[in-house]
Amino acid sequence: MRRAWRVSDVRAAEEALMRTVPEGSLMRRAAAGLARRCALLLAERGGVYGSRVLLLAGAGNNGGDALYAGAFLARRGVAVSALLLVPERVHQGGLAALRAAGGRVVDAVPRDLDLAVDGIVGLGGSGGLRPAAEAAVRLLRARGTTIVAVDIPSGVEVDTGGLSGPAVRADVTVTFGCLKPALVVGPAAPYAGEVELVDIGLGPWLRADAALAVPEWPDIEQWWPRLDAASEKYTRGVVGIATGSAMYPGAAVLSVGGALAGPAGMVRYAGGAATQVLRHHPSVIATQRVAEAGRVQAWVCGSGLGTDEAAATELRTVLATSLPAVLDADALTLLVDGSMADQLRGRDAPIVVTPHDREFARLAGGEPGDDRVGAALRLASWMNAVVLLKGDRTVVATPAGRAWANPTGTPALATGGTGDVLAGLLGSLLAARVAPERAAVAAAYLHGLAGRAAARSGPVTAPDVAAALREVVPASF
Ligand SMILES: NC(=O)C1=CN([C@@H]2O[C@H](COP(=O)(O)OP(=O)(O)OC[C@H]3O[C@@H](n4cnc5c(N)ncnc54)[C@H](OP(=O)(O)O)[C@@H]3O)[C@@H](O)[C@H]2O)[C@@H](O)CC1
Ligand SMILES: Nc1ncnc2c1ncn2[C@@H]1O[C@H](COP(=O)(O)OP(=O)(O)O)[C@@H](O)[C@H]1O
Ligand SMILES: [K+]
Repeated sequence: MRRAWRVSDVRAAEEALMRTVPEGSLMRRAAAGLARRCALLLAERGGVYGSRVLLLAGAGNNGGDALYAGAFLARRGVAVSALLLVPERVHQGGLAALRAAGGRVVDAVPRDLDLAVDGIVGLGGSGGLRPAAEAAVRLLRARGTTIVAVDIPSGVEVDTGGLSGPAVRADVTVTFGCLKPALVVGPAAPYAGEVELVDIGLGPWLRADAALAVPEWPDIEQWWPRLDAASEKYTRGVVGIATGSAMYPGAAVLSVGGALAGPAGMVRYAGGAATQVLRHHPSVIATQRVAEAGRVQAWVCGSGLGTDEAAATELRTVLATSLPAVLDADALTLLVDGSMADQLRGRDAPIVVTPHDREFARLAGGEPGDDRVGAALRLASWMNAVVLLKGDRTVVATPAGRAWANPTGTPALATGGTGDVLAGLLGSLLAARVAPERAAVAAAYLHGLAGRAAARSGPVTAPDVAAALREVVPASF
């Protein structure tokens, strides 16, 4: 996994590290890494020598990084110019280095650029781009100039990934020491483009508990249950699916499809869409009611269930078990009036809720807003449940205060029914005794990969995602 730290943690680590190294060496390391990446981009686009680069330099060290990197590039034959956004507060050492290397200061964005470097603001920033910076950035975007952001795309809210005003849309972000939340979560995350992490030696000085984690394939592979000679369907775990209805049979077919791609040994379906489920998935054992379903090790309840009294009874029956449960869609709506609050509070077995933004708003009394991690953590703590908040960068938050941002999402998943597939897979992981936090993180990760795989052969539908899951899940042995 990779991890991201908040500004205050980065600054504390930076201070500790700085006491152990000669003055200026961190900025030199940062600027060298930045210059290397810019040179690579220029080389890919026709050559470093003779190319033209503009530095947008703000008032602080972020501008300093850009100016020192500009000096490196100027020494390699790049024509480097710098637009100083706050000339009276520009980083003096950086400016002197740039000038000594042959770079020059300009008072407007030049034409015919090969690259622009966004050193407007970094860790010190908040509140969106200011007007002069915004005008320069808008012009660069309109001309299609490639933009490399220094540390973070200027204008984003670094700690939350929120956007409170205009921000730089970078093609590449070269970040120093560690990831920051805005690079991996929230509406700001896509603004970073491709993220390159330059090691400046901060690692040992960063606090152990990061703001959030980003899963990688080896995590998912490690968590995925394996089969062996002693495996049999019951020991692998049986997942119960209480979704869909005569009115919405598709939800049942899709969530069962998701569950069948998971590691559980068997799927039991309980609901009003048994005929359709069996037609699509003959290996499933189907009944009409949760109470009649037989033994399972985890339940998925909600999507397409409806919100009438019969649906409420099914949800109550699931909550009365001492089994892990995924609550999605209609099950979340049924929780809103508080009539099941006592049952929820009295429950020892884990619950994972999987809201999209509107469901989140109904549960939490307000939209998640720009601080999606903070919002998900608050709901997780309040409900004492793992929260999987869906979206471009799906967030998983635990009642213990840990948070994850999923990196594999794709807008191709923004189509009806894909959430049902996700809930089914998640239920299968729970039934196979994967801990709820890991099950939620793994399900979101693999769901994203499946969306991408499905998108390779044309427009995506939810059954395509269920089918693609079978290709992307880790090998079971
Ligand atoms: N951490 C590390 O290990 C290392 C960090 N390094 C580098 O240092 C950077 C942090 O530098 P920093 O602290 O000097 O702050 P920085 O981001 O340049 O802001 C400067 C000033 O900008 C202003 N400002 C605020 N918001 C704004 C906005 N929206 N639009 C425009 N301006 C805005 C605000 O001043 P104000 O005008 O509000 O008084 C603020 O004080 C870091 O990102 C990395 O690049 C590396 O060199 C080495 C290792
Ligand atoms: N723009 C997007 N980028 C990435 N993933 C998205 C996007 N929009 C939706 N998704 C994903 O698609 C799924 C949609 O689930 P949901 O809203 O429950 O739909 P449904 O109820 O139709 O199944 C979620 O996993 C969500 O994370
Ligand atoms: K920046």
